[in-house]
Amino acid sequence: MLKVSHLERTYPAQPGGVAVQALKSVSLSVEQGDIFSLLGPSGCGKTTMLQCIAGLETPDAGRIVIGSQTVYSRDERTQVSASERGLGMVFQSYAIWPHMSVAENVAFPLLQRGRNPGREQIAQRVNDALAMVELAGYGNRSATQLSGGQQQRVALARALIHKPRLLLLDEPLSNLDAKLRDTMRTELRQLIKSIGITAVFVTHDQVEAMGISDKVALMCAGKVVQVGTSRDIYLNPHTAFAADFMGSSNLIPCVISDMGGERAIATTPFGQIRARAAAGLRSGDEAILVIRPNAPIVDARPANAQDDAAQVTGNVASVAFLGEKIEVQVRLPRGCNLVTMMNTFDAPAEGQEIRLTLPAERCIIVHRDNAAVSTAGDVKLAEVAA
Ligand SMILES: Nc1ncnc2c1ncn2[C@@H]1O[C@H](COP(=O)(O)OP(=O)(O)OP(=O)(O)O)[C@@H](O)[C@H]1O
Repeated sequence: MLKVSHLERTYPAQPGGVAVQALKSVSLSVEQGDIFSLLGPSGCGKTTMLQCIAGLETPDAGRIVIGSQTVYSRDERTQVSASERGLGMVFQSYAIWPHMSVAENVAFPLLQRGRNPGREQIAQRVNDALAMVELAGYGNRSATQLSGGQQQRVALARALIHKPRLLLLDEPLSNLDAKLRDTMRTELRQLIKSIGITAVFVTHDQVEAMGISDKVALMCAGKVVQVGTSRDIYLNPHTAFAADFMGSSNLIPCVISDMGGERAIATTPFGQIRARAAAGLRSGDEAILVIRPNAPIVDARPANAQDDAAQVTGNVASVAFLGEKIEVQVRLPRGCNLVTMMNTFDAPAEGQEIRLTLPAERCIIVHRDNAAVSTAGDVKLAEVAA
C-alpha cells in the first residue's frame, strides 16, 4: 500500500546554525490494512517522514509510492500535491473548531475543496463518517461539548470523510490524560481495523506503539534501525538501542567467547551466560547482553533447562513497589545491578541473598551502539575482556 525508498530530507542551515539531516536514506513498506507505527525518540525524523508521505514536506531524494501511484520521485521529477494523494490526516492537536458543530467540523474538508457536493450528499457523508467512529447522533452538538476522546474521534471522522486510501496519524493520543490514552489506544485500533484502512501512526511512546500496531519501524537519528512486529522487536532486538527503546532492559557489556549453533556464550562481569545472539555477531566481538526484567526466574531452576540456564547469586539492593509488580534491583558480583520484576506477594527484603536463573532462550546478545548501558554499574568492557 505504501512503499518508501531511500528517502532523504535535509533542512538547510538557518543563520548561525547547521543543516539538519532529518532522513537518511529511509526505506520501508506498509502492507494493505496494517497499522504501521513510526517509533523513536524526539527528533529522530518521524514527523518529517509522515509529512513527506503526506506531501506537506518535499524530500531531497528517494521515492514514495502509494498504492500503484508514484507520488514522489526525484529521479522522475514527480511530485503529486498533498490534496491529490488521497490521504486522511489526524494531528496531535485534533484541530477541532470550537465555534462549529460536530457535523460542521466533519464536513469541513468537503467544503474546503471548493467542489460543494450538495447539502444532501454532505449530510449523508457526515453521518457515514460519524457512524464509522461510533458517534452517530452527535452531529448537532457543539464540538466543545465533547470529551477529549470524543473530539479525537471527530478528528478521525473528518480524516475519513474523503474515504482516503491511507490514514496518517501524528501522535493523536498525546493530548489525552494517561488513563484515557490507554482506552483510546484500544478503541482507535478497533476502529481502524473495523474500517479496514491502512494507517501510519507516529509516536514516541513504545507502549502505545506496541498496543496499536501490526508492525513497527523503530527510528533513530534519521534512520530506520529495525522493522517488525512489536513482539519480534521485543524478543529479538538487533541492537542495544532497539532493546532499550522497545521495553526496558538490563544492558550488560560482554564479550562473545563462543558461538555455536543457536547459542552463544557471553562473558559478562558476573560470569558466563548462555544466550541467543543477533545475526552478524561473531566469537570475540564486544557486544551487549540483553536481559529483560521479566526474564530471570527468581530462586528456582526450571526442570527441563538444566544445561541451558545460568545461575547467578546476588543481594537485593532495593525494592520498588509498582502495584501488581515490584521492581527488585539485585547487586551482582563486580558491581553489576540487575533489575528484575517480581510478584508483589513474593517481595524479598533488602539485603537478602537472592538466586536468579537465566534461561538461555530469554537472554539475547545484540550489537553495541549508542544506547546507554544503564544497569551495568561502572564495569568497563576492558575488564570484561580480561
Ligand atoms: N522546519 C524545520 N527546520 C529545521 N529543522 C527541522 C525542521 N523540522 C524538523 N527539524 C529537525 O529535524 C529533525 C527531525 O525532526 P522531526 O520533527 O521529524 O522529529 P520527530 O521524531 O518527529 O520528533 P518529535 O517526536 O519531537 O516530534 C530534528 O532534529 C528537528 O529539529
